[in-house]
Amino acid sequence: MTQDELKKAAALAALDYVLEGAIIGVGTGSTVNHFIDGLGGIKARITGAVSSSEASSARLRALGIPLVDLAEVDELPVYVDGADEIDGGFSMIKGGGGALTREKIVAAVSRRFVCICDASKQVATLGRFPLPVEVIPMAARHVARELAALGGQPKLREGFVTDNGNLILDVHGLAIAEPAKLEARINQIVGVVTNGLFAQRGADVLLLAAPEGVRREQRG
Ligand SMILES: O=C(CO)[C@H](O)[C@H](O)COP(=O)(O)O
Repeated sequence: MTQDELKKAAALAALDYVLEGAIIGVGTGSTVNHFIDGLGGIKARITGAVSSSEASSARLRALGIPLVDLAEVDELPVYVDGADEIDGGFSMIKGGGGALTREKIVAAVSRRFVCICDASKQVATLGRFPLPVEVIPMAARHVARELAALGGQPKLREGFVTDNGNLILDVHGLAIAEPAKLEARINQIVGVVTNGLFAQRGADVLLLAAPEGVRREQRG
């Protein structure tokens, strides 16, 4: 099976978590694109979707799935999204697609985070994938210096602007022994909007696709 076929298998397994009549939180990325396509087939059963990016919104719209503004919603039952890495405690690195801030906001108002991944995303320790940090443009040099002081090697994501009009620094070489602590520490740097560690609010359910099938794991 190709990696994309595995992503699709994980994504379609997540349709089981879509509740009748619900508004569903939708993440961003190539795995989520398969989920959105699957959602299109059952759109009559849902009220709509809160999207985490302009890209996901465009795909949802094209399939005729009603978009709901998060400003109109207090809580979502389920949020479905992918990850760049996930560890045994269900902490994640996200933001490879640059949508980390909106993803974190939608995840924060969701009761259940269902993470959909192919097996290559599961790691013992987070940090091989460079950690994305969204920064206010005028603060980029300052934030880069502070991240270097924390032991990372930040690199500006060239030619990329987030949906919020900001920049991304991809931080290489960070030793992420305590993801929740590092998440909080980086978010304290003036000029950081947020970083791609999802540890304070990690996943609740992991749907991990391997050639043998999709394994369902629940945070213990
Ligand atoms: O965090 C993300 C986007 O900001 C994605 O969930 C993450 O990058 C995984 O992407 P893909 O499903 O394409 O492998």
